[in-house]
Amino acid sequence: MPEILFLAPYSDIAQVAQKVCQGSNDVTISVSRMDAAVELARKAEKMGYHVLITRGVTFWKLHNAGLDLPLVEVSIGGYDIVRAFFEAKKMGRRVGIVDVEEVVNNLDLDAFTETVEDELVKYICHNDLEDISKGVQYLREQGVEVVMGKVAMANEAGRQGMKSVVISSGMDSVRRAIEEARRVNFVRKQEAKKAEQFKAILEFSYDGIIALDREGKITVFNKASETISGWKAEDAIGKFITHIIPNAGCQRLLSSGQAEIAEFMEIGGTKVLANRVPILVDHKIEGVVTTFQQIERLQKLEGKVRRKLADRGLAAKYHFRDILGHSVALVNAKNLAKEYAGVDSTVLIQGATGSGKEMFAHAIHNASKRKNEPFVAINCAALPESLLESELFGYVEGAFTGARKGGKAGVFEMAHQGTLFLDEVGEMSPMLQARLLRVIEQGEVMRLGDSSIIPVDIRLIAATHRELRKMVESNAFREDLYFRLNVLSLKIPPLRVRDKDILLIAYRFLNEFCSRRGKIMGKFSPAAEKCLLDYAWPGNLRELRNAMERLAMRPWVDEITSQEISNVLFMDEGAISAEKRPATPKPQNPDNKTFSFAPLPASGDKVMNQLEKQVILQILEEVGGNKTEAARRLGISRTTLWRKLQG
Ligand SMILES: Nc1ncnc2c1ncn2[C@@H]1O[C@H](COP(=O)(O)OP(=O)(O)OP(=O)(O)O)[C@@H](O)[C@H]1O
Repeated sequence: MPEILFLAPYSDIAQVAQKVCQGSNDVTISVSRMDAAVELARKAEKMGYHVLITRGVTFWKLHNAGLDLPLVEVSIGGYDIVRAFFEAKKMGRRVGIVDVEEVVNNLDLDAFTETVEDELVKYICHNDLEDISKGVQYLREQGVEVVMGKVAMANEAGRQGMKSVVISSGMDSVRRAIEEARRVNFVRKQEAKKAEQFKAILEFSYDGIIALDREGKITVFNKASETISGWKAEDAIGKFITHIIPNAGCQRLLSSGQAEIAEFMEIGGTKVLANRVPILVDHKIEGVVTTFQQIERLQKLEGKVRRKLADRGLAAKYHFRDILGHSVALVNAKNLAKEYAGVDSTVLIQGATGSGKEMFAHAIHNASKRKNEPFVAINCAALPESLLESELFGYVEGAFTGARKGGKAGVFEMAHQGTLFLDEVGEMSPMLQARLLRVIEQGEVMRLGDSSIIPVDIRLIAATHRELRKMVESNAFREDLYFRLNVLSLKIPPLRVRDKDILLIAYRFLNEFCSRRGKIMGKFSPAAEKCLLDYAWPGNLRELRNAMERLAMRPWVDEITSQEISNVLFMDEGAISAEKRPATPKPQNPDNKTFSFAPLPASGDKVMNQLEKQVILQILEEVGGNKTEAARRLGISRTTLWRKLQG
C-alpha cells in the first residue's frame, strides 16, 4: 500500500506529480484543496498513510489542522517564478506578485528583474485571505495589471477584476517534494523502529525506570515501576515525582546534576537500590533518569550466579560460620583469618593434613571484597609438573602435542579479580616455583607457547602441610618465593591440641550423617568420649569426619561404646591389624602450645602415607575400583585420592 499521499490543490500539479511518480507505487495522488484536503488528510491518517505532500494555502490549512502525519510542502522554485512572469508579461505590461515571504524574499526576485531589466511589484502576505485581499488591492493601486501568486491569490485577483497567473510548481519542485517525503518516511520508520526497541527495553526491564523532565515531572514510567510503586503509568505520567514517590530523591539532582549510584531506599514497602543520573544536554540539566532494582531480586540473581560459578568449581563453598570449634587455638586462627579477609595481601596457610586449610581459604575469600568474583583452587601435588604448568598458566593452540583447539586459560586467568588458592604449594618443582614467582612479581601471565602478556588481578592464598621454612633452609623451596607467599601467615592448629573441639565437632558430624540416614543420633559413652579425646587424630578433622560417617553406618543400641570408636578408627588406619588395638595415644601436651605431630606408632610421615595408601586400596577393592566412590567414602577429593596413591 502507498504510504505517501500527494494532495494536489489543482489538476496541473497532479499531472506533474503523476509524471514524476511514473514507475513507482509508493505515492497516491489526489486532487483536493483547502478544507476538503484537511478532511481527506484525516482519513489518510486512519488508513495508514505515513507522509502528506501538498502546497500553497492548503499546506497551511493542513499545518494548522493538528494532524499527526508529517507534512512536506511543494515549494516554489526560481524556474516556477520565471515561467509565471513571462506568461504574465504576455497578458499585461505591469506585473506584480502577492505571496508569502519565502517566495517573495528568498528567491532573490530583484536579481531576476534586474537581469531581464523589468519590474515586479511585490507584496508579502500571510497565508490568510484577508491579507491576500489587501495585497491584491495594493498591487492594483500600484498600477499592476497582472497578479502572480498561488491559487488563492489568483482567485482574489479575479474577484478584484484583475488578470492573474498561478505560479505553478514545475517538475523540479514536485520531484524535490516527493524525494523529501520519501526521506521523511524512511527516517520516520527508523525512528518508529527505535521507539519500539526503546519501548520493549522499558517494558521488559526488571528494573523500574522513571524519567523526569527538567521540572521534575514524570515522562517515562515503565511496567516495573508500576509493580514497585503500585502506581499506574497513565496516572503517574505528567505528575511531579514528589507526588508519586515522595522519597525518590530526584529533585536534588535537578539542581546538583550529580549522579547517585546504588543508594538503598524503600518504595511502597519494597527495598530497592536506586540509581539516579541527570540528563545533560549542552551541559544543561534537561531531566533525570532513575532506575530501581529490587534488592530481593538482586539477591536471588546473586545466588544464581554463585550457583553457576559453583557448578564450574569457581566458587568458594565455606564461610567462617562453617568452621566449627570453640578452642582458643581455633578461635585465634579464625580471628586472624577474618582480619586477613579485610586486606588483599597474599596469605600462606600452614597446617597438618585435614586440619581445615582449604576451608579457611574459602572463608577468607567469602569474607573479602572479592567474594562475588571467582575462587579457583588448584592442588599442586595432584598433577605432574608439565600438566600443572599448563593448568597454572594456560596455553595457546598448538603449544604442545595434545594442546586443546583454541588453547586454554590457566587458573591465574580464571581467577582474575578473584582469589587463587594454591594448595600444597610446597610440592611445586623448582621450575614452577620460578615461574610462579615471576607471575606474582609482575602481576601478569604468559600462556605456554604465547608471547603476549595477560595482566591478572588476583589475591593469592597458598597452603601447605609442610614446614616451608625448613624447606627453604634445605634449598627445597625458593626463599624469595617463600617471602612472597608468606606475607600474611596463618597456622591452623591440629585437632589434637583442640580438646575442647573434639567432642563438639564429633557430635556435629555424627548428627549430620545420622540425619542424612534418618537415624537418631546416639550418645558417646564416657569411655568412648575418652577414646576420642585420647586419640592423636593424625588425619585431623577429615579423619574425624570420616570416622563419624562410618560410625553412622553401624548399628548401635543407645550408647556408642569405646569399642565402636576403636572399630571406626582402626579402619581409618588401614585396617592393617585384625586384632583390636587401643586408639593411637596422644602425646603429652600440657600447655597446648606446640602444634607438632605426635609420633606415630611406627614413626614418621612415610608410615602414615603407607597406612593411608593401604586404606585407600582396601576401599578401592570394596567399591570395585571406582575411584569416585572410594573418594566419596573416604571423604576426600579424587585428586587427593590420586595424590595419596602416588605418595
Ligand atoms: N573447623 C572445621 N569445622 C568443620 N569441618 C572441618 C573443619 N576443619 C576441617 N573440616 C573438615 O575436614 C575436611 C578437610 O578440610 P580441608 O580440606 O579444609 O583441610 P586441609 O587442611 O586443606 O587438608 P589437606 O591438607 O589434606 O588438603 C573438610 O572437608 C571439612 O569437612
